[in-house]
Amino acid sequence: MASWGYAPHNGPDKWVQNFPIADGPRQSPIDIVPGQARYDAGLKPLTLKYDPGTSNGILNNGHSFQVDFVDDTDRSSPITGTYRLKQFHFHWGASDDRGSEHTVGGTKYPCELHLVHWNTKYPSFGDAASKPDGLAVLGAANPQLQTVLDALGAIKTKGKQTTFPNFDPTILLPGALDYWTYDGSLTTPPLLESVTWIVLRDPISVSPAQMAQFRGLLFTGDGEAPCCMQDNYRPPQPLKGRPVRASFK
Ligand SMILES: COc1ccc([C@H]2OC(=S)NC2=O)c(OC)c1
Ligand SMILES: [Zn+2]
Repeated sequence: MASWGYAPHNGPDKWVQNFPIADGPRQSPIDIVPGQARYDAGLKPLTLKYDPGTSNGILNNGHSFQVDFVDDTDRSSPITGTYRLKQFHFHWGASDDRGSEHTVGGTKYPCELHLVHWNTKYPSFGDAASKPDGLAVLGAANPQLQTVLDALGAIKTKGKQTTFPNFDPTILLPGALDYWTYDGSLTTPPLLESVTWIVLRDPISVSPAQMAQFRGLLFTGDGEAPCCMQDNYRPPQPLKGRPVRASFK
């Protein structure tokens, strides 16, 4: 396929043709079954330290929109090792009954936030993305959104970007940072199996009006036949015997 996407001809079921790792041993997302997660007292509580001064721009990348951060200084460390925030983005559905990538006990949420970090034991994000412990993505269902959504009008089509300064992504997160964690992958091509997943237990509510604002974006660029940006999520993948640990009882 020319380029991957989320349509019937180039969507998640077709990715394995160009990216055989799609059928690999540690693919994401997964369905998290709370009763099968094992409490691990050794798991550290999340300590998130983000510097709003490092937020930079907001971009429609043709698959989602992302807020990029200047990642040349060391200002955030969510889990073991030192991980730097690189960007955050979202996945969502065409209707409120779907859109999250991870599911909890089979429950789908309307959207999922991904806060993408890379392990600074490697020289760059690109290098870390190919290492088994290179990335850490923090997933949360239904975060606080309005300031982000207000910026979407300026990046409606693929390739558009604008400045997005002074943003602290912790306002997107629930009060309690209890989480599940497991070894997984990127959820879009190249599907690299380099992600330590941190999935927060507590969702935060998002309004239908806010979900409609997500769906106002386009996958397509200026001058192309418009295609609404929605259903940009990969469904759960086989666990293949992986343990899922819980930071809480
Ligand atoms: C080149 O950088 C990438 C590429 C793909 C992803 C996908 O993997 C997950 S997770 N969400 C995605 O959209 C990414 O996110 C960290 C970063
Ligand atoms: Zn993502």
